[in-house]
Parts: sequence; C-alpha cells; structure tokens
Amino acid sequence: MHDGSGRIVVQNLTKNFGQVAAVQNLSFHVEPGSVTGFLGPNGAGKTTTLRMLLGLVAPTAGWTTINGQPFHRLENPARVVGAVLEAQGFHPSRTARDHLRVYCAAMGVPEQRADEVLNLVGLGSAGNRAAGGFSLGMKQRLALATALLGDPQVLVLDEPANGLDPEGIAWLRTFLKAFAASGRTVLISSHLLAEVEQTIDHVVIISHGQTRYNGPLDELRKSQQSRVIVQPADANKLVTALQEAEISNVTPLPDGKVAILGATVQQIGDIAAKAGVALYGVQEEKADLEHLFFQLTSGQYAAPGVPQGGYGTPPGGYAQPVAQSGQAQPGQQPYGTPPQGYQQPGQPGGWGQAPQQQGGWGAPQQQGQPGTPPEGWGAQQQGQQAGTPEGWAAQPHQPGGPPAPGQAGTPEGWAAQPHQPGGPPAPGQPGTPESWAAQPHQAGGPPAPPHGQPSTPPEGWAVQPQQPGQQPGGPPAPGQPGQQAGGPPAPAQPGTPPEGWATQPHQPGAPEGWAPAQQPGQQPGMPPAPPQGQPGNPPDGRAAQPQQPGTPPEGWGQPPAAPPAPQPGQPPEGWNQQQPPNQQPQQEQQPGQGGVGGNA
Ligand SMILES: Nc1ncnc2c1ncn2[C@@H]1O[C@H](COP(=O)(O)OP(=O)(O)OP(=O)(O)O)[C@@H](O)[C@H]1O
Repeated sequence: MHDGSGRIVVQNLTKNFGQVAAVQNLSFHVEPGSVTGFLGPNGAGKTTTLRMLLGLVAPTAGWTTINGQPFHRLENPARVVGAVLEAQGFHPSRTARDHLRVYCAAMGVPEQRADEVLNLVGLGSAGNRAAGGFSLGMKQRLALATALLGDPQVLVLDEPANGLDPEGIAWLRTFLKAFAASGRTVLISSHLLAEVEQTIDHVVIISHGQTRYNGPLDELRKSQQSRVIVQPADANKLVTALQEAEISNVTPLPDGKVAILGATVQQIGDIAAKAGVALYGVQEEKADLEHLFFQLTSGQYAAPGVPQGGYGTPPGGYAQPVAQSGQAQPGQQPYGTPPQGYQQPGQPGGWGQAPQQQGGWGAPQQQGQPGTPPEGWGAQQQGQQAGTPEGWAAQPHQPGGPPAPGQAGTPEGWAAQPHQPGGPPAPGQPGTPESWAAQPHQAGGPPAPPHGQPSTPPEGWAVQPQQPGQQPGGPPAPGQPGQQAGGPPAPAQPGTPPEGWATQPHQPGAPEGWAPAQQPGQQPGMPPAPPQGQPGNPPDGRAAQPQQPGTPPEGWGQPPAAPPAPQPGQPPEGWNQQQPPNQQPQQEQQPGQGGVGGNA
C-alpha cells in the first residue's frame, strides 16, 4: 500500500563504503508535478543515493520512500517507479522490440505497449534492429522506453542526457516537462547543471555526499546578484563616491575598471554623474548558474581554474520543495515530438501523446484500504514476482513463463516456469539480466526488512543475530558486486553458486549450474511451507491461524494493518518500534529471498 502521492523522500540518508563516505546525512523531498535535478560533481554520491532509493543498495543510515513506502514495500513498483540507472546490458542480438516484449510479458502488459513506448521515445523505426548495434543515445532511449512500459507515476533517471545529441536532449527536455506537467514526478541526476538547467524546476545540489542546496531553481537564480562592471575616467573618485552612497561592495580591477555588486546600472550612472566621473563603458554581468554550481560544489575533484566566489552567496538554508497544486491529470499533456531520425513512419498517433491508460494494466493504481491485507496476502499466494527489471511492475508472473516475443519456444533466457522470486536473473545473461533493477521485496511475501540503521535496527525490527556478510545493524547478507536486487548474488567463482544458493540441476532461466535453495513446498517470496501433514504448524515466528478465503494462507498470521502514511521527517510505514506481527524475522529469510540485493 502506498499513499499515491508520487512524492520521493530522502531522509538522513548515509552510505559508507568502508572508509568512503559516499552519502552523508542527505535529506530532500521531490514533489510531483515538477522536474527535479539531482546535481553534483563526479563522485558526489548521486548514483549511490538513487540506488538506495531503488532498493539496490542498503543505506548505512537513514531511509528513503516513494509514495510513502520504501521501494521494497511498493506493491506494484513498475506502476509506481520507472528507473534508468545505466543504459547498458541489453542483449546484443535481441531487437529493441523483442527486448521490450520480454518485459511486457513479465509485467503482464499487452505486447503493443512495446511499440507504444518505442514510438514514444522516437525509436519506432528502429524496433527491428538489434540493440547491440545501437548508439549510446539510442540505448538511452531504449532504457527510457523500458522504464515507461509500466506507465509509472515516478521517473528516476541517472544522467539521462548522456549520449544524446542536441536534438535528443531537446526532445528529452520536452518529454520530461510534459511528463511532470501531467502530475507525475521526475528526478534526474546530472553532473552538468547546464545540461539540465532548462529542464528542471527544482534542484538538489550535493557535494561530498552532502546537500548544498535544495529548492526551486528560480530562487537559486534570484539569490545571485548581477555584477556591474564600469570603466570610469577616474576609478578612485568613483569608488569614493560609491562608498559615500553606501554602496560598499566595490572592487577596482587591474585594468582600471570597477566591479560593483548591489547596485543597478542606473544607480551607478547617477552617482558617477553627480561625482563628475565620466563612464566610458558599463556592462551588467548576469548571475551565472554554472558559476554558482561550481561555487557550491567546488573542492570535490575540482579542476584548477574553476571559478571561485565573486557572485555572492547562495541562499541560506535548504528551501523545501514547493508542493504543486492544480496539476494536470496524466494524459493531458502531449509529450512533444521525438526527433525525426527515429520516427516510425506512418504512425502519427501513439506518440506526441501522453501515455494512455489502457485496460488491464493502465487502470488507476489500486490503493489498498487501511485495515485490509495488502495485495498478495489473499488465500492464493500465486503470482509472486520474478526479479524485477528497472521500471517493472510487480505483476503476477505469467503461468508458464513469459510468452515468446515473436519466437517459437520461450524467449531467450526465460524460464518456462514461474520465476523464482529473488531468484537468478532470467534473460540469459550471466550475472545480471539487461536493465534489471531492484525488486527486493516480493509482492505478497513477507515484508522485507527495511534498510538498516547504524547501531540501531530500523524501527520496528528487532535486533537479530548478524548474518554472515551482513552489515552490522543492516539488512540480511549483502550480495556480491554485480548482483541485481531481487536477484541472487553474483557467483564469486565461475561455476560456483553464490553463498546461499545451492548447486542444483540447471533450471530454465537460471544461470547455469545454480539455483535458489528454495525449500520444498515454499511459495515464492514466502517463508518455507509448513511440513506436510502438519497443518497449522507455521514457520517460526508466525501465528497459526485458520485460513479463510481472502486471508493469508494457513500458517500465516494476518499482515499488519497499515498505519497512516508517514509524514516528512517520520519513518516510513512499518518501521515501528515493535516488530510487526507476522513479519519474518531477518534470520528466517531464505537465501535470495526478499532482502536488498545490492552490495551493502
Ligand atoms: N560499490 C562501491 N564501493 C566502494 N565505493 C563506492 C561504491 N559505489 C560508489 N562508491 C564511491 O562513493 C562515492 C560516490 O559515488 P557515486 O557513484 O554515488 O557518485 P556520483 O555522484 O554518481 O558520481 P558520477 O557523477 O561520477 O557518476 C565515490 O567516491 C565512489 O567511488
């Protein structure tokens, strides 16, 4: 259940990689209806922050929510968040259309959605081309198309303009503005303010993992005073006259000119005239946001010669983003026209339009009712979600696996059986399947433990004995580098299953040689089933309750009733002081199940 707000909250977020403090006590909000730029120089901590937001990396401290929920607790993530962290990993020989069809199948959206999003991002005419031959900019578009498949409410894009040509950047700008104008939320990162300046309304600037500015871009602009440079006949006389007029921020320059802050051209002209000083030239220098960006972020890998100071200080404090009101409804705003280069001939409709709601998958997002079990806690514990690609919805998996995208048999790399939740990546890629993003928590499964807090566990989670490889106070054993959240850890050795993954006969869709060590009878995403013949013998820590239609299966207690949506500054739902009833204690999690997949 989530509050449907489209709001992103990052609160006191901290991430240390050993001695490297990648993110330090970062807090900001991103509101729907606007495009927020997440800016900082290389190594500032942007990607790490986004990875924590998407449940790919466990924070050392603090928390993040989308729609009032940690990512791993979103019931239908791909309908809520579309994310692109890197536009890589496409199967090189798979066509763009087939790439998207694979995701359509797993998400349970109609196949024609693949063509819709191809057209939307201007790749309509390239749908039959193998993604391996795509340029970087085309890969960016394909990654964006993948993120849009679920018609998400929130878009999170890491350096989306990377590789785009000027026309592509202009198109992306129009697209994102229209997307936000339809009442949705857009968060884009960049290390170049100039690249996104015309796209964003709000800006969060970080450096060294810390917030330097958070607020409307206009306020940042206004905070910068213009500087007036004059060339007087007598610089000393003018400086004296200006100081007598209480304009004290006056700097004589080596070339005889005078730089003045805090006065208009007209004021300076009047004072000069009164003092009898001729002016041979007057030049007003408008505040340069790029310059300010350097000021705010200088010091972190700053190159020599980076301009320093001179334009006044940025506004004090960190302004809170302003909530938008009177926003347009989704679908109201056209997204503009993609560049001609990738336009699908003969397809005037379908793009230039906001994503349309479509029956079956485009219906308004279901809002759970307080006091009712969250989706997936019904009598049927079917439809557990496979590991989730970036921007994927936690849609029930198709029985028998995803349909073949235009090929006989199963799509390459896909198992012809329900995917194991949190199981090995499917699409035939060693390590990570293309564009897969985190889906740590399985819909309908026991809530995954929230990210750890330093020294104290997240509220609502009892202190559990530390697991091997687990961060102190953190979530269950972290994965290996290259692991996708929701997926298995990357094997340490080729051919060796990662810890917690038993070597088993190869299963279709699973990386060769290893398979999740799932217990017999265990439901995907659920704790081990009670032993046969022992009805009512629930897993440890779960209350035995008679099964009712529409209630959790036998042996499962009622899920906790949803408390009110968290307020800013408050921890998200489920982070209560007490361990919620029926939530699986951390040490009971099965390997590869639930849990945050990123390397903590
Ligand atoms: N898995 C990791 N292990 C160790 N250090 C890491 C890891 N991931 C990130 N870091 C470090 O954390 C810091 C922040 O990195 P991050 O990638 O978040 O920065 P960024 O702002 O996205 O940079 P860029 O603009 O270059 O992409 C860097 O010092 C980086 O080296």
